[in-house]
Amino acid sequence: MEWSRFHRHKWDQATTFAWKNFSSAPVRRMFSFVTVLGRAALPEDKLKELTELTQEMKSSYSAAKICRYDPTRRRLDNGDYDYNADNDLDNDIGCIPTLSLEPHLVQLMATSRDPEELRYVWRAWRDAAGRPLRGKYTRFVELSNEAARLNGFEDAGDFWRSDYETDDFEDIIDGLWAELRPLYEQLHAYVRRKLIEKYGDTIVPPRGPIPAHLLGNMWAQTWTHILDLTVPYPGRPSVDVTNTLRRQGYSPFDMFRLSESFFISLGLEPMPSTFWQKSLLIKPTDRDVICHASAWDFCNGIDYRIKQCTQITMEDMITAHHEMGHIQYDLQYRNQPFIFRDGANPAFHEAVGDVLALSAATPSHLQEINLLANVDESFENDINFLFSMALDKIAFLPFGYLVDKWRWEVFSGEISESQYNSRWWDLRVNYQGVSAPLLRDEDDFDPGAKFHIPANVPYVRYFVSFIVQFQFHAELCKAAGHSGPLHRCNIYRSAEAGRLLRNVLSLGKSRPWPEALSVLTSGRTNQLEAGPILEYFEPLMSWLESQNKDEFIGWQENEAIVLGVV
Ligand SMILES: CC(=O)N[C@@H](CC(=O)O)C(=O)NC[C@H](CC1(C(=O)N[C@@H](Cc2ccc(O)cc2)C(=O)O)CCCC1)C(=O)O
Ligand SMILES: [Zn+2]
Repeated sequence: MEWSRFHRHKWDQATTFAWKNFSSAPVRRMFSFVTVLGRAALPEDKLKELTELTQEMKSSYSAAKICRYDPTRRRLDNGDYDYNADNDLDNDIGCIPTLSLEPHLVQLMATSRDPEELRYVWRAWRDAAGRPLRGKYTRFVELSNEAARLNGFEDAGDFWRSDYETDDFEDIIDGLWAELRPLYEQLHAYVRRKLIEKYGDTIVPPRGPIPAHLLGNMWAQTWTHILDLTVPYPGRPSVDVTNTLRRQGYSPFDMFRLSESFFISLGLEPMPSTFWQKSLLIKPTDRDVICHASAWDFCNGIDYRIKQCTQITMEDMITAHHEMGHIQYDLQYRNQPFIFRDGANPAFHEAVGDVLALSAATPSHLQEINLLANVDESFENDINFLFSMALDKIAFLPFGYLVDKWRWEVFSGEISESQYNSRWWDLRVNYQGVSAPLLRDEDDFDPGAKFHIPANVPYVRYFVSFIVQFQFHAELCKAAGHSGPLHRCNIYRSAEAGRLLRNVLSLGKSRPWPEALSVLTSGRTNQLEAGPILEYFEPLMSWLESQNKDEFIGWQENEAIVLGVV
Protein backbone atom coordinates (compact mmCIF):
# COMPACT_ATOMS: atom_id res chain seq x y z
CA MET A 1 0.00 0.00 0.00
CA GLU A 2 3.03 2.25 0.67
CA TRP A 3 3.98 2.35 -3.01
CA SER A 4 0.49 3.40 -4.12
CA ARG A 5 0.36 6.22 -1.53
CA PHE A 6 3.76 7.51 -2.81
CA HIS A 7 2.60 7.06 -6.39
CA ARG A 8 -0.63 8.89 -5.64
CA HIS A 9 1.30 11.78 -4.07
CA LYS A 10 3.41 12.10 -7.25
CA TRP A 11 0.20 11.89 -9.23
CA ASP A 12 -1.41 14.70 -7.20
CA GLN A 13 1.71 16.80 -7.71
CA ALA A 14 2.01 16.02 -11.43
CA THR A 15 -1.64 16.71 -12.17
CA THR A 16 -1.30 20.23 -10.69
CA PHE A 17 0.95 21.24 -13.62
CA ALA A 18 -0.48 22.44 -16.92
CA TRP A 19 1.96 19.98 -18.46
CA LYS A 20 0.03 19.52 -21.68
CA ASN A 21 1.35 22.80 -23.07
CA PHE A 22 4.94 22.44 -21.92
CA SER A 23 7.29 23.22 -24.81
CA SER A 24 9.55 20.19 -24.42
CA ALA A 25 8.11 17.09 -26.10
CA PRO A 26 10.07 14.59 -23.93
CA VAL A 27 8.93 16.32 -20.74
CA ARG A 28 5.33 16.40 -21.96
CA ARG A 29 5.71 12.70 -22.77
CA MET A 30 7.01 11.96 -19.26
CA PHE A 31 4.11 13.79 -17.64
CA SER A 32 1.63 11.96 -19.87
CA PHE A 33 2.92 8.68 -18.40
CA VAL A 34 3.38 9.67 -14.76
CA THR A 35 -0.17 11.06 -14.57
CA VAL A 36 -1.62 7.63 -15.37
CA LEU A 37 -2.02 5.97 -12.00
CA GLY A 38 -3.62 2.67 -13.01
CA ARG A 39 -5.38 0.76 -10.26
CA ALA A 40 -3.78 2.90 -7.53
CA ALA A 41 -6.37 5.53 -8.44
CA LEU A 42 -8.95 3.38 -6.60
CA PRO A 43 -9.92 4.14 -3.00
CA GLU A 44 -7.86 2.04 -0.56
CA ASP A 45 -10.56 -0.54 0.20
CA LYS A 46 -11.33 -1.22 -3.47
CA LEU A 47 -7.65 -1.31 -4.37
CA LYS A 48 -7.21 -3.91 -1.63
CA GLU A 49 -10.15 -5.96 -2.94
CA LEU A 50 -8.87 -5.83 -6.53
CA THR A 51 -5.32 -6.80 -5.49
CA GLU A 52 -6.59 -9.71 -3.42
CA LEU A 53 -8.92 -10.85 -6.22
CA THR A 54 -6.03 -10.89 -8.72
CA GLN A 55 -3.85 -12.84 -6.28
CA GLU A 56 -6.63 -15.36 -5.58
CA MET A 57 -7.27 -15.94 -9.28
CA LYS A 58 -3.56 -16.36 -10.06
CA SER A 59 -2.89 -18.79 -7.23
CA SER A 60 -6.08 -20.76 -7.91
CA TYR A 61 -5.00 -21.17 -11.55
CA SER A 62 -1.40 -22.07 -10.67
CA ALA A 63 -2.42 -24.65 -8.08
CA ALA A 64 -5.05 -26.36 -10.26
CA LYS A 65 -4.46 -30.10 -10.68
CA ILE A 66 -6.43 -32.95 -12.27
CA CYS A 67 -6.68 -36.72 -11.82
CA ARG A 68 -4.96 -39.22 -14.06
CA TYR A 69 -6.99 -40.48 -17.03
CA ASP A 70 -8.63 -43.80 -16.19
CA PRO A 71 -10.08 -45.52 -19.29
CA THR A 72 -11.84 -48.12 -17.15
CA ARG A 73 -13.99 -45.49 -15.47
CA ARG A 74 -17.74 -45.76 -16.13
CA ARG A 75 -19.25 -43.81 -19.00
CA LEU A 76 -22.52 -41.93 -19.13
CA ASP A 77 -24.88 -43.15 -21.85
CA ASN A 78 -23.90 -40.20 -24.08
CA GLY A 79 -20.33 -41.52 -24.03
CA ASP A 80 -19.19 -38.80 -21.68
CA TYR A 81 -16.72 -39.50 -18.89
CA ASP A 82 -18.45 -40.09 -15.57
CA TYR A 83 -16.49 -37.78 -13.30
CA ASN A 84 -18.28 -39.01 -10.23
CA ALA A 85 -17.69 -42.69 -10.84
CA ASP A 86 -16.00 -44.46 -7.96
CA ASN A 87 -12.76 -46.12 -8.87
CA ASP A 88 -10.13 -48.26 -7.21
CA LEU A 89 -9.06 -45.39 -4.93
CA ASP A 90 -12.71 -45.45 -3.66
CA ASN A 91 -12.53 -42.18 -1.78
CA ASP A 92 -15.32 -39.68 -1.99
CA ILE A 93 -13.91 -37.57 -4.83
CA GLY A 94 -13.05 -40.61 -6.93
CA CYS A 95 -9.36 -39.78 -7.33
CA ILE A 96 -6.45 -37.72 -6.05
CA PRO A 97 -5.66 -34.78 -8.38
CA THR A 98 -1.92 -35.07 -8.98
CA LEU A 99 -1.30 -33.74 -12.50
CA SER A 100 -0.44 -30.02 -12.91
CA LEU A 101 -0.41 -27.99 -16.11
CA GLU A 102 3.38 -27.75 -16.30
CA PRO A 103 4.88 -30.16 -17.13
CA HIS A 104 2.25 -32.94 -16.99
CA LEU A 105 -0.73 -31.61 -18.98
CA VAL A 106 1.43 -29.67 -21.45
CA GLN A 107 3.21 -32.97 -22.13
CA LEU A 108 -0.02 -34.99 -22.40
CA MET A 109 -1.68 -32.56 -24.81
CA ALA A 110 1.49 -32.58 -26.91
CA THR A 111 2.13 -36.33 -27.05
CA SER A 112 -1.12 -38.27 -26.48
CA ARG A 113 -2.73 -39.57 -29.68
CA ASP A 114 -5.77 -41.01 -27.87
CA PRO A 115 -8.78 -38.73 -28.57
CA GLU A 116 -10.54 -39.99 -25.43
CA GLU A 117 -7.59 -39.21 -23.17
CA LEU A 118 -7.14 -35.83 -24.86
CA ARG A 119 -10.82 -35.02 -24.42
CA TYR A 120 -10.65 -35.98 -20.75
CA VAL A 121 -7.55 -33.83 -20.07
CA TRP A 122 -9.02 -30.94 -22.06
CA ARG A 123 -12.22 -30.93 -20.00
CA ALA A 124 -10.73 -31.81 -16.59
CA TRP A 125 -8.33 -28.87 -16.86
CA ARG A 126 -11.18 -26.46 -17.60
CA ASP A 127 -13.21 -27.86 -14.72
CA ALA A 128 -10.27 -27.41 -12.32
CA ALA A 129 -8.78 -24.13 -13.58
CA GLY A 130 -11.53 -22.17 -15.33
CA ARG A 131 -14.83 -22.88 -13.60
CA PRO A 132 -13.81 -21.77 -10.09
CA LEU A 133 -12.86 -18.29 -11.39
CA ARG A 134 -16.15 -17.35 -13.00
CA GLY A 135 -17.71 -15.43 -10.09
CA LYS A 136 -14.44 -13.72 -9.15
CA TYR A 137 -13.95 -12.53 -12.73
CA THR A 138 -17.18 -10.52 -12.81
CA ARG A 139 -16.20 -8.55 -9.71
CA PHE A 140 -12.68 -8.19 -11.12
CA VAL A 141 -14.09 -6.60 -14.30
CA GLU A 142 -16.17 -4.13 -12.29
CA LEU A 143 -13.20 -2.95 -10.22
CA SER A 144 -10.85 -2.84 -13.24
CA ASN A 145 -13.32 -0.64 -15.11
CA GLU A 146 -13.74 1.64 -12.11
CA ALA A 147 -9.96 2.11 -11.91
CA ALA A 148 -9.78 2.80 -15.66
CA ARG A 149 -12.52 5.43 -15.45
CA LEU A 150 -10.69 7.15 -12.55
CA ASN A 151 -7.76 7.49 -14.96
CA GLY A 152 -9.94 9.10 -17.60
CA PHE A 153 -10.50 6.02 -19.78
CA GLU A 154 -13.80 4.55 -21.01
CA ASP A 155 -13.06 1.12 -19.52
CA ALA A 156 -10.14 -1.22 -18.81
CA GLY A 157 -9.88 -2.22 -22.50
CA ASP A 158 -9.58 1.45 -23.51
CA PHE A 159 -6.82 1.82 -20.88
CA TRP A 160 -4.94 -1.22 -22.23
CA ARG A 161 -5.21 -0.07 -25.86
CA SER A 162 -3.78 3.34 -24.92
CA ASP A 163 -0.36 1.64 -24.71
CA TYR A 164 -0.37 1.72 -28.53
CA GLU A 165 -0.93 5.49 -28.70
CA THR A 166 -3.18 5.29 -31.79
CA ASP A 167 -6.93 5.88 -31.71
CA ASP A 168 -7.60 3.47 -34.61
CA PHE A 169 -5.72 0.53 -33.07
CA GLU A 170 -8.63 -1.92 -33.47
CA ASP A 171 -8.97 -1.04 -37.17
CA ILE A 172 -5.24 -1.61 -37.66
CA ILE A 173 -5.51 -5.03 -35.98
CA ASP A 174 -8.60 -5.97 -38.01
CA GLY A 175 -6.80 -4.97 -41.21
CA LEU A 176 -3.72 -7.05 -40.41
CA TRP A 177 -5.86 -10.10 -39.60
CA ALA A 178 -7.78 -9.68 -42.91
CA GLU A 179 -4.46 -9.78 -44.80
CA LEU A 180 -3.29 -12.90 -42.97
CA ARG A 181 -6.53 -14.88 -42.79
CA PRO A 182 -6.15 -16.53 -46.26
CA LEU A 183 -2.80 -18.04 -45.23
CA TYR A 184 -4.30 -19.22 -41.94
CA GLU A 185 -7.24 -20.83 -43.77
CA GLN A 186 -4.88 -22.71 -46.10
CA LEU A 187 -2.88 -24.04 -43.15
CA HIS A 188 -6.10 -24.92 -41.28
CA ALA A 189 -7.49 -26.87 -44.26
CA TYR A 190 -4.25 -28.83 -44.71
CA VAL A 191 -3.95 -29.71 -41.00
CA ARG A 192 -7.63 -30.70 -40.84
CA ARG A 193 -7.09 -33.12 -43.76
CA LYS A 194 -4.10 -34.68 -41.99
CA LEU A 195 -6.08 -35.03 -38.74
CA ILE A 196 -8.89 -36.76 -40.65
CA GLU A 197 -6.31 -39.22 -41.98
CA LYS A 198 -5.21 -39.87 -38.38
CA TYR A 199 -8.49 -39.82 -36.43
CA GLY A 200 -11.21 -40.28 -39.07
CA ASP A 201 -14.04 -37.99 -40.16
CA THR A 202 -16.39 -38.97 -37.35
CA ILE A 203 -14.13 -37.00 -35.00
CA VAL A 204 -12.77 -34.35 -37.42
CA PRO A 205 -15.43 -32.76 -39.70
CA PRO A 206 -14.14 -32.32 -43.31
CA ARG A 207 -15.94 -28.96 -43.70
CA GLY A 208 -16.16 -27.90 -40.07
CA PRO A 209 -14.00 -26.48 -37.28
CA ILE A 210 -11.20 -28.65 -35.88
CA PRO A 211 -11.96 -30.03 -32.36
CA ALA A 212 -9.66 -28.13 -30.00
CA HIS A 213 -8.22 -31.16 -28.16
CA LEU A 214 -6.45 -32.63 -31.21
CA LEU A 215 -4.02 -29.76 -31.98
CA GLY A 216 -1.22 -30.59 -29.53
CA ASN A 217 -1.78 -27.66 -27.16
CA MET A 218 -4.16 -27.06 -24.24
CA TRP A 219 -5.59 -23.97 -25.95
CA ALA A 220 -4.91 -25.00 -29.58
CA GLN A 221 -2.85 -21.78 -29.77
CA THR A 222 0.22 -23.27 -31.47
CA TRP A 223 0.25 -26.60 -33.33
CA THR A 224 3.96 -27.47 -33.34
CA HIS A 225 3.37 -30.67 -31.33
CA ILE A 226 1.41 -32.30 -34.15
CA LEU A 227 4.22 -31.76 -36.68
CA ASP A 228 4.67 -35.55 -36.73
CA LEU A 229 1.06 -36.00 -37.90
CA THR A 230 1.11 -33.20 -40.46
CA VAL A 231 4.67 -32.76 -41.82
CA PRO A 232 4.49 -32.31 -45.64
CA TYR A 233 7.46 -34.57 -46.52
CA PRO A 234 7.93 -37.20 -43.80
CA GLY A 235 11.14 -39.14 -43.26
CA ARG A 236 13.47 -36.15 -43.51
CA PRO A 237 15.68 -34.78 -40.69
CA SER A 238 13.21 -33.18 -38.28
CA VAL A 239 13.72 -29.48 -37.51
CA ASP A 240 12.45 -30.33 -34.02
CA VAL A 241 15.79 -30.96 -32.29
CA THR A 242 14.29 -32.00 -28.93
CA ASN A 243 15.77 -35.50 -29.11
CA THR A 244 19.21 -34.18 -30.12
CA LEU A 245 19.18 -31.72 -27.22
CA ARG A 246 18.50 -34.62 -24.84
CA ARG A 247 20.98 -36.96 -26.50
CA GLN A 248 23.69 -34.31 -26.20
CA GLY A 249 22.88 -33.90 -22.50
CA TYR A 250 21.75 -30.25 -22.64
CA SER A 251 20.79 -28.81 -19.25
CA PRO A 252 18.38 -25.86 -18.80
CA PHE A 253 21.48 -23.78 -18.02
CA ASP A 254 23.08 -24.82 -21.35
CA MET A 255 19.95 -23.73 -23.24
CA PHE A 256 20.08 -20.25 -21.70
CA ARG A 257 23.83 -20.01 -22.40
CA LEU A 258 23.06 -20.94 -26.03
CA SER A 259 20.53 -18.13 -26.23
CA GLU A 260 22.95 -15.66 -24.59
CA SER A 261 25.67 -16.56 -27.10
CA PHE A 262 23.36 -15.51 -29.94
CA PHE A 263 22.81 -12.08 -28.37
CA ILE A 264 26.56 -11.66 -27.77
CA SER A 265 27.29 -12.67 -31.40
CA LEU A 266 25.34 -9.55 -32.47
CA GLY A 267 27.33 -7.28 -30.13
CA LEU A 268 24.42 -7.04 -27.67
CA GLU A 269 24.73 -7.27 -23.85
CA PRO A 270 25.68 -10.50 -22.03
CA MET A 271 23.48 -11.44 -19.04
CA PRO A 272 24.76 -9.76 -15.82
CA SER A 273 26.46 -12.17 -13.37
CA THR A 274 23.56 -11.84 -10.90
CA PHE A 275 21.28 -13.19 -13.64
CA TRP A 276 22.98 -16.58 -13.46
CA GLN A 277 22.98 -16.57 -9.64
CA LYS A 278 19.38 -15.46 -9.07
CA SER A 279 17.33 -16.81 -11.97
CA LEU A 280 15.12 -19.87 -11.41
CA LEU A 281 15.50 -22.07 -14.47
CA ILE A 282 14.33 -25.39 -13.04
CA LYS A 283 11.00 -26.24 -11.39
CA PRO A 284 11.73 -26.59 -7.65
CA THR A 285 10.58 -29.84 -6.02
CA ASP A 286 10.07 -28.45 -2.50
CA ARG A 287 7.44 -25.81 -3.20
CA ASP A 288 4.71 -24.72 -5.60
CA VAL A 289 5.84 -21.94 -7.95
CA ILE A 290 3.99 -20.15 -10.73
CA CYS A 291 5.63 -22.09 -13.54
CA HIS A 292 4.43 -19.81 -16.33
CA ALA A 293 7.75 -18.49 -17.70
CA SER A 294 8.56 -14.87 -16.92
CA ALA A 295 11.36 -12.26 -17.17
CA TRP A 296 11.95 -9.70 -14.41
CA ASP A 297 13.65 -6.29 -14.37
CA PHE A 298 14.39 -5.20 -10.77
CA CYS A 299 14.90 -1.61 -11.98
CA ASN A 300 18.37 -1.12 -10.51
CA GLY A 301 20.49 -1.69 -13.62
CA ILE A 302 22.00 -4.82 -12.04
CA ASP A 303 19.37 -7.37 -11.06
CA TYR A 304 17.54 -9.11 -13.95
CA ARG A 305 16.07 -12.64 -13.68
CA ILE A 306 14.12 -15.29 -15.57
CA LYS A 307 11.80 -17.80 -13.91
CA GLN A 308 11.11 -20.80 -16.14
CA CYS A 309 10.30 -24.43 -15.30
CA THR A 310 12.52 -25.46 -18.17
CA GLN A 311 12.08 -28.78 -19.95
CA ILE A 312 14.69 -30.01 -22.44
CA THR A 313 12.60 -29.47 -25.56
CA MET A 314 12.96 -27.31 -28.66
CA GLU A 315 9.87 -25.39 -27.54
CA ASP A 316 11.59 -24.46 -24.28
CA MET A 317 14.79 -23.56 -26.12
CA ILE A 318 12.74 -21.08 -28.19
CA THR A 319 11.06 -19.85 -25.01
CA ALA A 320 14.48 -19.29 -23.44
CA HIS A 321 15.27 -16.96 -26.37
CA HIS A 322 11.90 -15.26 -25.89
CA GLU A 323 12.45 -14.62 -22.18
CA MET A 324 16.03 -13.50 -22.71
CA GLY A 325 14.74 -11.06 -25.32
CA HIS A 326 12.83 -9.30 -22.54
CA ILE A 327 15.97 -9.06 -20.41
CA GLN A 328 18.00 -7.78 -23.39
CA TYR A 329 15.45 -5.02 -24.00
CA ASP A 330 15.52 -4.15 -20.25
CA LEU A 331 19.32 -3.88 -20.50
CA GLN A 332 19.27 -1.80 -23.68
CA TYR A 333 17.05 0.94 -22.19
CA ARG A 334 18.44 0.91 -18.62
CA ASN A 335 20.05 4.38 -19.12
CA GLN A 336 16.73 5.97 -20.10
CA PRO A 337 14.87 8.03 -17.46
CA PHE A 338 12.86 5.57 -15.34
CA ILE A 339 9.53 6.48 -16.90
CA PHE A 340 10.88 5.58 -20.37
CA ARG A 341 12.24 2.17 -19.32
CA ASP A 342 9.66 0.15 -21.20
CA GLY A 343 9.04 -1.24 -24.70
CA ALA A 344 8.13 1.25 -27.43
CA ASN A 345 4.85 -0.64 -27.20
CA PRO A 346 4.13 -3.99 -25.49
CA ALA A 347 4.48 -5.92 -28.78
CA PHE A 348 8.06 -4.71 -29.24
CA HIS A 349 8.94 -6.28 -25.90
CA GLU A 350 7.43 -9.57 -27.04
CA ALA A 351 9.20 -9.48 -30.39
CA VAL A 352 12.86 -9.14 -29.37
CA GLY A 353 13.60 -12.73 -28.38
CA ASP A 354 11.42 -14.17 -31.12
CA VAL A 355 13.38 -12.19 -33.77
CA LEU A 356 16.62 -13.90 -32.76
CA ALA A 357 14.82 -17.25 -32.58
CA LEU A 358 13.75 -16.80 -36.23
CA SER A 359 17.45 -17.07 -37.10
CA ALA A 360 18.38 -19.58 -34.40
CA ALA A 361 15.68 -22.04 -35.55
CA THR A 362 16.87 -22.18 -39.18
CA PRO A 363 18.22 -25.58 -40.28
CA SER A 364 21.49 -23.91 -41.32
CA HIS A 365 21.98 -22.43 -37.85
CA LEU A 366 21.01 -25.66 -36.10
CA GLN A 367 23.63 -27.40 -38.23
CA GLU A 368 26.20 -24.72 -37.33
CA ILE A 369 25.68 -25.47 -33.62
CA ASN A 370 25.66 -29.23 -34.23
CA LEU A 371 22.01 -29.75 -33.35
CA LEU A 372 21.03 -30.95 -36.81
CA ALA A 373 22.73 -33.36 -39.18
CA ASN A 374 23.69 -31.94 -42.57
CA VAL A 375 20.43 -30.95 -44.20
CA ASP A 376 20.52 -30.23 -47.91
CA GLU A 377 18.57 -27.14 -49.00
CA SER A 378 16.07 -29.13 -51.07
CA PHE A 379 12.59 -27.83 -51.87
CA GLU A 380 11.06 -30.51 -49.63
CA ASN A 381 13.24 -29.54 -46.65
CA ASP A 382 12.39 -25.89 -47.20
CA ILE A 383 8.67 -26.67 -47.16
CA ASN A 384 9.03 -28.84 -44.06
CA PHE A 385 10.83 -26.01 -42.28
CA LEU A 386 8.33 -23.33 -43.35
CA PHE A 387 5.48 -25.64 -42.36
CA SER A 388 6.89 -26.15 -38.85
CA MET A 389 7.32 -22.37 -38.49
CA ALA A 390 3.72 -21.85 -39.65
CA LEU A 391 2.43 -24.31 -37.01
CA ASP A 392 3.83 -21.82 -34.50
CA LYS A 393 3.57 -18.38 -36.06
CA ILE A 394 0.49 -18.62 -38.34
CA ALA A 395 -1.60 -21.02 -36.24
CA PHE A 396 -1.22 -18.60 -33.32
CA LEU A 397 -2.57 -15.46 -35.06
CA PRO A 398 -6.35 -15.86 -34.61
CA PHE A 399 -5.88 -16.93 -30.98
CA GLY A 400 -3.57 -13.98 -30.31
CA TYR A 401 -6.29 -11.78 -31.75
CA LEU A 402 -9.41 -13.23 -30.11
CA VAL A 403 -8.29 -13.37 -26.45
CA ASP A 404 -8.35 -9.58 -26.07
CA LYS A 405 -11.21 -9.16 -28.53
CA TRP A 406 -13.21 -11.18 -25.99
CA ARG A 407 -11.78 -9.23 -23.03
CA TRP A 408 -12.30 -5.79 -24.62
CA GLU A 409 -15.95 -6.71 -25.18
CA VAL A 410 -16.31 -7.92 -21.58
CA PHE A 411 -14.76 -4.69 -20.28
CA SER A 412 -16.96 -2.54 -22.54
CA GLY A 413 -20.07 -4.47 -21.52
CA GLU A 414 -20.78 -5.79 -25.07
CA ILE A 415 -20.38 -9.24 -23.49
CA SER A 416 -22.40 -9.63 -20.30
CA GLU A 417 -21.65 -12.21 -17.62
CA SER A 418 -24.40 -14.48 -18.95
CA GLN A 419 -22.60 -14.66 -22.30
CA TYR A 420 -18.97 -15.14 -21.17
CA ASN A 421 -18.61 -18.71 -22.46
CA SER A 422 -20.91 -18.64 -25.49
CA ARG A 423 -19.23 -15.49 -26.89
CA TRP A 424 -15.79 -17.06 -26.21
CA TRP A 425 -16.76 -20.05 -28.35
CA ASP A 426 -18.31 -17.82 -31.03
CA LEU A 427 -14.93 -16.12 -31.38
CA ARG A 428 -13.01 -19.44 -31.23
CA VAL A 429 -15.12 -20.87 -34.06
CA ASN A 430 -15.31 -17.71 -36.19
CA TYR A 431 -11.65 -16.65 -36.02
CA GLN A 432 -9.77 -19.84 -35.20
CA GLY A 433 -11.96 -22.49 -36.84
CA VAL A 434 -11.63 -24.51 -33.64
CA SER A 435 -14.53 -26.00 -31.66
CA ALA A 436 -15.07 -27.40 -28.18
CA PRO A 437 -14.84 -31.22 -28.30
CA LEU A 438 -17.83 -31.45 -25.98
CA LEU A 439 -20.87 -29.44 -24.99
CA ARG A 440 -20.14 -26.20 -23.10
CA ASP A 441 -22.51 -24.03 -21.07
CA GLU A 442 -22.50 -20.96 -18.82
CA ASP A 443 -21.39 -22.93 -15.77
CA ASP A 444 -18.08 -23.29 -17.61
CA PHE A 445 -15.57 -20.46 -17.82
CA ASP A 446 -13.17 -21.57 -20.56
CA PRO A 447 -11.38 -18.20 -20.94
CA GLY A 448 -10.36 -18.60 -17.27
CA ALA A 449 -8.44 -21.75 -18.17
CA LYS A 450 -5.88 -19.62 -20.03
CA PHE A 451 -3.19 -18.06 -17.77
CA HIS A 452 -3.45 -14.49 -19.06
CA ILE A 453 -7.12 -14.14 -18.05
CA PRO A 454 -6.74 -14.88 -14.28
CA ALA A 455 -3.26 -13.26 -14.35
CA ASN A 456 -4.76 -10.18 -16.02
CA VAL A 457 -1.95 -9.96 -18.60
CA PRO A 458 -2.98 -8.30 -21.89
CA TYR A 459 -2.68 -10.58 -24.91
CA VAL A 460 -3.02 -8.65 -28.21
CA ARG A 461 0.68 -7.79 -27.75
CA TYR A 462 1.48 -11.31 -28.97
CA PHE A 463 -0.67 -10.96 -32.10
CA VAL A 464 1.11 -7.69 -32.95
CA SER A 465 4.50 -9.18 -32.00
CA PHE A 466 4.06 -12.11 -34.39
CA ILE A 467 3.65 -9.58 -37.19
CA VAL A 468 6.19 -6.93 -36.21
CA GLN A 469 8.91 -9.54 -35.49
CA PHE A 470 8.98 -10.32 -39.21
CA GLN A 471 9.40 -6.61 -39.96
CA PHE A 472 12.37 -6.68 -37.59
CA HIS A 473 13.66 -9.89 -39.19
CA ALA A 474 13.45 -8.44 -42.72
CA GLU A 475 15.32 -5.26 -41.75
CA LEU A 476 18.00 -7.00 -39.69
CA CYS A 477 18.55 -9.47 -42.55
CA LYS A 478 18.99 -6.53 -44.91
CA ALA A 479 21.50 -4.96 -42.51
CA ALA A 480 23.31 -8.31 -42.26
CA GLY A 481 23.67 -8.34 -46.05
CA HIS A 482 21.44 -11.41 -46.50
CA SER A 483 20.34 -12.25 -50.03
CA GLY A 484 17.89 -14.99 -51.01
CA PRO A 485 14.58 -16.10 -49.45
CA LEU A 486 13.77 -14.41 -46.14
CA HIS A 487 13.07 -17.72 -44.36
CA ARG A 488 16.69 -18.82 -44.91
CA CYS A 489 18.18 -15.71 -43.31
CA ASN A 490 20.33 -16.15 -40.21
CA ILE A 491 21.70 -12.92 -38.68
CA TYR A 492 24.11 -14.82 -36.32
CA ARG A 493 27.34 -12.82 -35.71
CA SER A 494 26.20 -9.79 -37.74
CA ALA A 495 27.51 -6.63 -36.04
CA GLU A 496 25.48 -4.51 -38.47
CA ALA A 497 22.23 -6.23 -37.52
CA GLY A 498 23.18 -5.89 -33.85
CA ARG A 499 23.85 -2.17 -34.20
CA LEU A 500 20.51 -1.55 -35.90
CA LEU A 501 18.68 -3.56 -33.23
CA ARG A 502 20.50 -1.65 -30.48
CA ASN A 503 19.52 1.69 -32.05
CA VAL A 504 15.86 0.66 -31.84
CA LEU A 505 15.85 -1.02 -28.42
CA SER A 506 17.87 1.65 -26.59
CA LEU A 507 15.07 4.18 -27.29
CA GLY A 508 12.82 2.36 -24.80
CA LYS A 509 9.53 4.23 -24.63
CA SER A 510 11.17 7.66 -25.09
CA ARG A 511 9.69 8.01 -28.58
CA PRO A 512 6.30 6.85 -29.96
CA TRP A 513 6.69 3.38 -31.49
CA PRO A 514 6.13 4.57 -35.12
CA GLU A 515 9.36 6.55 -34.73
CA ALA A 516 11.13 3.39 -33.49
CA LEU A 517 9.82 1.57 -36.59
CA SER A 518 11.12 4.40 -38.73
CA VAL A 519 14.59 3.94 -37.21
CA LEU A 520 14.35 0.17 -37.86
CA THR A 521 13.41 0.66 -41.54
CA SER A 522 15.65 3.67 -42.23
CA GLY A 523 12.55 5.74 -42.84
CA ARG A 524 10.87 3.30 -45.24
CA THR A 525 7.82 2.91 -43.00
CA ASN A 526 6.50 3.71 -39.51
CA GLN A 527 3.48 1.40 -39.62
CA LEU A 528 2.76 -2.23 -38.72
CA GLU A 529 2.85 -4.20 -41.99
CA ALA A 530 1.93 -7.79 -42.92
CA GLY A 531 4.24 -7.69 -45.96
CA PRO A 532 7.31 -9.26 -44.32
CA ILE A 533 5.47 -12.19 -42.68
CA LEU A 534 3.63 -12.83 -45.98
CA GLU A 535 6.94 -12.66 -47.86
CA TYR A 536 8.55 -15.09 -45.40
CA PHE A 537 5.76 -17.68 -45.86
CA GLU A 538 5.12 -17.05 -49.57
CA PRO A 539 6.71 -20.37 -50.74
CA LEU A 540 4.50 -22.27 -48.25
CA MET A 541 1.36 -20.37 -49.28
CA SER A 542 1.67 -21.42 -52.93
CA TRP A 543 2.51 -24.99 -51.91
CA LEU A 544 -0.57 -25.16 -49.63
CA GLU A 545 -2.83 -23.72 -52.33
CA SER A 546 -1.72 -26.46 -54.73
CA GLN A 547 -2.12 -29.18 -52.07
CA ASN A 548 -5.55 -27.86 -51.09
CA LYS A 549 -6.96 -27.40 -54.58
CA ASP A 550 -9.70 -30.02 -53.98
CA GLU A 551 -10.07 -29.16 -50.29
CA PHE A 552 -12.91 -27.24 -48.66
CA ILE A 553 -11.19 -24.04 -47.44
CA GLY A 554 -12.58 -22.54 -44.24
CA TRP A 555 -15.22 -24.09 -41.97
CA GLN A 556 -18.97 -24.12 -41.45
CA GLU A 557 -20.02 -23.71 -37.85
CA ASN A 558 -22.97 -26.12 -38.15
CA GLU A 559 -20.55 -28.85 -39.27
CA ALA A 560 -18.91 -28.87 -35.83
CA ILE A 561 -18.83 -32.30 -34.17
CA VAL A 562 -19.64 -31.79 -30.49
CA LEU A 563 -19.50 -35.00 -28.47
CA GLY A 564 -21.62 -35.27 -25.35
CA VAL A 565 -24.68 -34.45 -27.41
CA VAL A 566 -27.05 -37.39 -27.02
C1 LIG B 1 7.25 -9.36 -15.09
C2 LIG B 1 6.58 -9.88 -16.31
O1 LIG B 1 5.44 -10.28 -16.32
N1 LIG B 1 7.33 -9.85 -17.44
C3 LIG B 1 6.76 -10.28 -18.73
C4 LIG B 1 7.69 -9.86 -19.85
C5 LIG B 1 7.84 -8.35 -19.90
O2 LIG B 1 6.80 -7.69 -20.08
O3 LIG B 1 8.99 -7.88 -19.77
C6 LIG B 1 6.67 -11.81 -18.77
O4 LIG B 1 7.62 -12.43 -18.40
N2 LIG B 1 5.55 -12.37 -19.27
C7 LIG B 1 5.39 -13.83 -19.32
C8 LIG B 1 5.16 -14.34 -20.74
C9 LIG B 1 5.43 -15.85 -20.78
C10 LIG B 1 5.09 -16.57 -22.10
C11 LIG B 1 3.67 -16.30 -22.59
O5 LIG B 1 2.80 -16.04 -21.81
N3 LIG B 1 3.47 -16.46 -23.93
C12 LIG B 1 2.08 -16.40 -24.45
C13 LIG B 1 2.06 -16.14 -25.95
C14 LIG B 1 3.20 -16.71 -26.71
C15 LIG B 1 3.09 -17.98 -27.28
C16 LIG B 1 4.14 -18.49 -28.03
C17 LIG B 1 5.32 -17.73 -28.20
O6 LIG B 1 6.34 -18.20 -28.96
C18 LIG B 1 5.44 -16.47 -27.61
C19 LIG B 1 4.38 -15.96 -26.87
C20 LIG B 1 1.37 -17.72 -24.13
O7 LIG B 1 2.05 -18.62 -23.62
O8 LIG B 1 0.17 -17.80 -24.40
C21 LIG B 1 5.19 -18.08 -21.86
C22 LIG B 1 6.33 -18.59 -22.71
C23 LIG B 1 6.49 -17.57 -23.83
C24 LIG B 1 6.10 -16.26 -23.20
C25 LIG B 1 6.11 -13.62 -21.69
O9 LIG B 1 7.32 -13.77 -21.58
O10 LIG B 1 5.58 -12.89 -22.57
ZN1 LIG C 1 7.12 -12.27 -23.59
